[in-house]
Amino acid sequence: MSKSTIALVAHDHKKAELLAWVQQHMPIMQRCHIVATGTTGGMIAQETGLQVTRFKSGPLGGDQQIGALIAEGTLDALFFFWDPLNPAPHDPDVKALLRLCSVWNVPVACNSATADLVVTSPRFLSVDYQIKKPEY
Ligand SMILES: O=C(CO)COP(=O)(O)O
Repeated sequence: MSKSTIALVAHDHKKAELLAWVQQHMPIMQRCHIVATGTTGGMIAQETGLQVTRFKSGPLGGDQQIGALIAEGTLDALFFFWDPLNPAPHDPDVKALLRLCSVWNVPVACNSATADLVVTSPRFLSVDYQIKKPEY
């Protein structure tokens, strides 16, 4: 069975929280193929040694690159610790990424409490975990 592909993304004020969350779940992270926006991915790779496929930084199109994976059906879950207290210059991209998760029924966790529930779910941990994709 192939590894689940997950995306890790955090805005600047949330990066430390995402890193701590990743470090808490290392055995699960090691079983996943991880993709990430540029700065988030660089930080995670450097601090944890995990292999991370890095896209562009969010404001430069990274959110949209992850959105493309969703539209192509190759992303199994998104962990997006976005910042509710500071405006982002690329807010339309952020919204578009979250929207695509709803369009394609991709699990999306926007805080560590939800992220904990997703990665400890018996379904997520099963070897044949697959999203039920809507048909359009
Ligand atoms: O802005 C982001 C998501 O919207 C994250 O981008 P970086 O990981 O490059 O900081």
